[in-house]
Amino acid sequence: MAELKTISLSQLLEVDPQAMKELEDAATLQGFFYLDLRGSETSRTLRDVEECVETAREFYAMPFEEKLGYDIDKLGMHKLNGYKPEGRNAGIEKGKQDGFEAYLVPRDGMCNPLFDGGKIMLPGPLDAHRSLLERLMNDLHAIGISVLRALSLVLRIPVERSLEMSHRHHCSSTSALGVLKYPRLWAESPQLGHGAHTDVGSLTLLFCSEPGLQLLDPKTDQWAYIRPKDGHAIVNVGDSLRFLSDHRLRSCLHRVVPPVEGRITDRLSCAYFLRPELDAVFMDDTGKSWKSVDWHDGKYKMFRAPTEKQQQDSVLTGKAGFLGSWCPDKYMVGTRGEWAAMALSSSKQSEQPFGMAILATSQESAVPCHHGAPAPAPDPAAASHSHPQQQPSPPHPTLSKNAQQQIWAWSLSGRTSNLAVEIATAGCACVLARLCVGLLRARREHSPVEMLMALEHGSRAGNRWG
Ligand SMILES: O=C(O)CCC(=O)C(=O)O
Ligand SMILES: [Fe+2]
Repeated sequence: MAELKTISLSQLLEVDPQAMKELEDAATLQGFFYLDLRGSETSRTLRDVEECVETAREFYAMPFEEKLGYDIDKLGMHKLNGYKPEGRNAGIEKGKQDGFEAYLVPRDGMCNPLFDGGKIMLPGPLDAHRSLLERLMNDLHAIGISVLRALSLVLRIPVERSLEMSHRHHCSSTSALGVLKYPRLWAESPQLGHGAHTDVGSLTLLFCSEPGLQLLDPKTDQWAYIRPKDGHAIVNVGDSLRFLSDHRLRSCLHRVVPPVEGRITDRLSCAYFLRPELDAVFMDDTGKSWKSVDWHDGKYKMFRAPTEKQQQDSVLTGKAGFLGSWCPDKYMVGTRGEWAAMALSSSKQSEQPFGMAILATSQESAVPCHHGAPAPAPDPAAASHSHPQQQPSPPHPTLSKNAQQQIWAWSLSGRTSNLAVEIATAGCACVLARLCVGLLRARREHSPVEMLMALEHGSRAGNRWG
């Protein structure tokens, strides 16, 4: 399980030295962190995220042909507006395409006027909630800009080159709000997950209540699940911010894969992709100069490319020849207990039963999770001028002794069965090795020289060959 730092937005807004240091560490070493939004200023945003996800559910329930009427690859030049069906991109396993649907709503045309002053078209369910989407995008944009401001400060970037200067409020950008749906997140599904990638933009603020998201943790060089956390955004640095910060910030590899045990149906995630102005210029890892919009378009082209082409390039994952494909068995050992704990807390958060036997037996013994909705709030855009009141931290879900023992036993049984397989494999390898040595000996004994010697010396050599 990934260990990510938790940083409080209200402490960042107060330029709290400890929070600033934690932000610097998280963004430079891991590129991922939790952003605690449980202050009064951001309670509206958290509620809006939930409403946005419900709205997306209505959209996804529409007939496929109707959804395809908003095909993202046909509606605009930059793949920023519209519907992406399952299977357009390469998936997490060789030979499988991706397993998620997505609807993307661009910031330009919603919060910023388009060049012709018009607004973008939206499908019925989303159009009915246009003002919600507009407000949510404005709020998440403002939160993202606050994080950029804190990063500029902590990295001591001069004001004229500050990170915010490449994300000016009224300038066109590829920023967008996305709602993703993973209908069948399990190993046997013919289309599966979200392939390994680094994000193209500056910051991604992700909200989800189901597990499945993994990062390739730079601390351990292992894939690790990121536990969803109530009231928190999972934030990650994208390529553009890495480049704009002279490569000091890390854009970390991540992907969405099935759970260790069981199946997840209809996993929904909501992401705000904060991206630089179209004309912002930066240098990639090879020293090549890019306009932000061209880097964006190039990356999306690579998402759609066949696996062989993806593999030759470094655009998708930052590492040429590396696709970060999913290898389920490798990550089973040692993660079972952790997974059970995560699934337990996530099923408590969403109040949905999780399809695992262990949970059925331990559910009644777990302490219920806090669902605190803080008081209604003023506009978060003005948050930087106010001094938020610190809410007492809600209690985290804790496991009873009984549940802990079950999880320990679950983990132990996984390790034991694996040990048995390892011993059996070692035994087979020994037998094989002995067989080979035996064959070699026999071959040596039957070598032509020895045969000649045996013939020459007849009975003196013994009657080895009769
Ligand atoms: O759905 C998720 O949890 C992650 C999505 C993601 O990584 C992306 O859209 O860039
Ligand atoms: Fe991503």
